[in-house]
Amino acid sequence: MRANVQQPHAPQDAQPILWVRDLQAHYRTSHFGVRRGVKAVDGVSFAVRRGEIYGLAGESSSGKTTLIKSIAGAIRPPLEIVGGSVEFAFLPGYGGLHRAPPVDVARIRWRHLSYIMQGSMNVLNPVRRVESAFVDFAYPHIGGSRKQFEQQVVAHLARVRLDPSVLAAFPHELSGGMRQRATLALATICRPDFIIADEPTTALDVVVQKEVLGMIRSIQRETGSSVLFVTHDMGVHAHITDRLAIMYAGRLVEEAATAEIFRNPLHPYTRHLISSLPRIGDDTPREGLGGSPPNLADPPPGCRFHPRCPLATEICKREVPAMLEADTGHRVACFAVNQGARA
Ligand SMILES: Nc1ncnc2c1ncn2[C@@H]1O[C@H](COP(=O)(O)OP(=O)(O)OP(=O)(O)O)[C@@H](O)[C@H]1O
Repeated sequence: MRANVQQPHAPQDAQPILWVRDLQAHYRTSHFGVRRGVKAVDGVSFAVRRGEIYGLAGESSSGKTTLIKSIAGAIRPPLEIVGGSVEFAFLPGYGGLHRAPPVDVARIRWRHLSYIMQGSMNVLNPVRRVESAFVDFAYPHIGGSRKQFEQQVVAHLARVRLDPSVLAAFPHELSGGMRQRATLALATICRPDFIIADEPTTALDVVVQKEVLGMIRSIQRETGSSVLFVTHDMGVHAHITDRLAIMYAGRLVEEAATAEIFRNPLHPYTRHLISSLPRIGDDTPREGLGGSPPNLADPPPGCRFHPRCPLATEICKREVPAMLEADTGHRVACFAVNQGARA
């Protein structure tokens, strides 16, 4: 697929709504008396602005889900936050949802922060009708009479082209695309400030995927919500995100406006991701990246990409490259790129 990159929609100078600062989230396990730590997220910093769709890309096991769990406050053993902080503008002062009192978390969920996950079954209870999810999650925030609430739900379902009859259905009675549109309606009906979208279209076929992406885009423009959109699929990022961060082995390696990442990728790993995208009419064989992603229980020292990097030098084996601004709004963590870059 040729990447048809969207022009950024969000204002470039909008204020942040989420700050992630030097976040470290590790899995600590113990098997047969041997303690093991997996450094799944290791020193990640970024900010998401109001009204933008911020993309997070990275291959399997790069730490995307762990990062989302940490941001959403879904911290259960063996996952631990061992350093850094996560702060939403609508819930300041705690350094992470996992540290906030449950009453405050309940207050912001769905109203300020909502989710669209890959398996819509995560949100839609398989043994309850779709209507009950709206009543349980959205009604406490929207209030009013049940009649008014129902009218609002029906009007909102129409935005995602769903018939009111889906409310009486059980999730398994709907197609995957209908379930995902119902989840999208649920996630947006309270007009939340922030939506976490984790591989929301990965399980859908290409036609339905395009339709759901278009709906996410148009509802997001209407509500002005910010979206953290996570997927390994660079084609999807090109289609929907305003800015994009690339994750490799638990760390961010590059961040810029999505159009800039596709036009001018700087990190050798990002270059590989972009150059391996198929292009219509281009039969040139794609060169694979040698080696395999590191084991995060025992990652290589220095830059975690150095064993696979064509530009690696001695310093890359010893020191961790900082994310520096190589150009305005374009950050990259690479010694080869960053000579003379700004902190
Ligand atoms: N419960 C767990 N216990 C120990 N290690 C874990 C656990 N869950 C994930 N990991 C490890 O953490 C690292 C990051 O995994 P994570 O699921 O966050 O990556 P991901 O980028 O979301 O991958 P995918 O796209 O396949 O979901 C991997 O090395 C993984 O093996």
